[in-house]
Amino acid sequence: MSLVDIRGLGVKAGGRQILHDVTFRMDPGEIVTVVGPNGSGKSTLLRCIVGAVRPQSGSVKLKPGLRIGYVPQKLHIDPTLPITARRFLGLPHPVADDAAQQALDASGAGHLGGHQMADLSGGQFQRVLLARALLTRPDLLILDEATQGMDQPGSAEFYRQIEKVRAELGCAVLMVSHELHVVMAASDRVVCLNGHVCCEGAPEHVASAPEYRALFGTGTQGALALYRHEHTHSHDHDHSHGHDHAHDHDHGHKHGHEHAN
Ligand SMILES: Nc1ncnc2c1ncn2[C@@H]1O[C@H](COP(=O)(O)OP(=O)(O)OP(=O)(O)O)[C@@H](O)[C@H]1O
Repeated sequence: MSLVDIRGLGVKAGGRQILHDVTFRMDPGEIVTVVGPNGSGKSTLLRCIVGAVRPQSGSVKLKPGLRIGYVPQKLHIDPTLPITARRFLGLPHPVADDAAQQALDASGAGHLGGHQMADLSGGQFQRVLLARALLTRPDLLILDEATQGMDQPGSAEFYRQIEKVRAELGCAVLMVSHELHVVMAASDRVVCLNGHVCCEGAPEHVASAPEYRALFGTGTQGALALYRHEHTHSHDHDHSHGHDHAHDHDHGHKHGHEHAN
């Protein structure tokens, strides 16, 4: 059974039709990225899934008992408030030490538990937010532009972590991003949204679709090459996670042969 089954979704807000006739499905374990220009309704679609927005038309069906983990775009924490990453994970609900450590480990933040939240870099901070979203052992992880403010290598590194999370925990992942060229290698499927679904499919298919090019142009090949190049070599210099290689077979077919020069 699908995790999410949305049909004919229509959302109006502020007298405007924000989404119309959106049909969207997510299956267990897949990584889906929603791309689209500013104001195209990406966040609204996610908010319909988490139940924060009520559609005017269509249906949103979630698998009964579906557990969702949510990583927001940004979370503001008062920089004068002293709080470690470990304590942050225990808010508002206390978490056992081993569960907290497991979530941090899975997020590539295993060493950050004792660090002050205010001292973390953008990428480290988002990893702690990711750890918090994993505490509920979600079937579906939702990320709303979780790499905003990171540079491209930082974003690419973050998305690689998301792939590891999927491989280790088996959850499906739904993300919104402006950076198709950075996320596409980490995605099984890309949905291009502009009030409605313009085009969708495998990342390469969407990147070359006329609808996508009309919205985003074609000037992203360099960044895509950068991502692939780094991805192919990432395991060579990352010795901190002994389990990396166990999952190479899951994704090797996607990346192993794609050396960019
Ligand atoms: N509650 C609301 N009331 C009025 N307008 C709204 C409301 N929620 C969203 N909108 C408008 O709907 C449009 C789509 O918003 P949404 O946040 O879903 O877009 P987005 O694709 O996520 O944009 P961005 O890339 O800028 O984050 C925007 O023009 C926004 O101003």
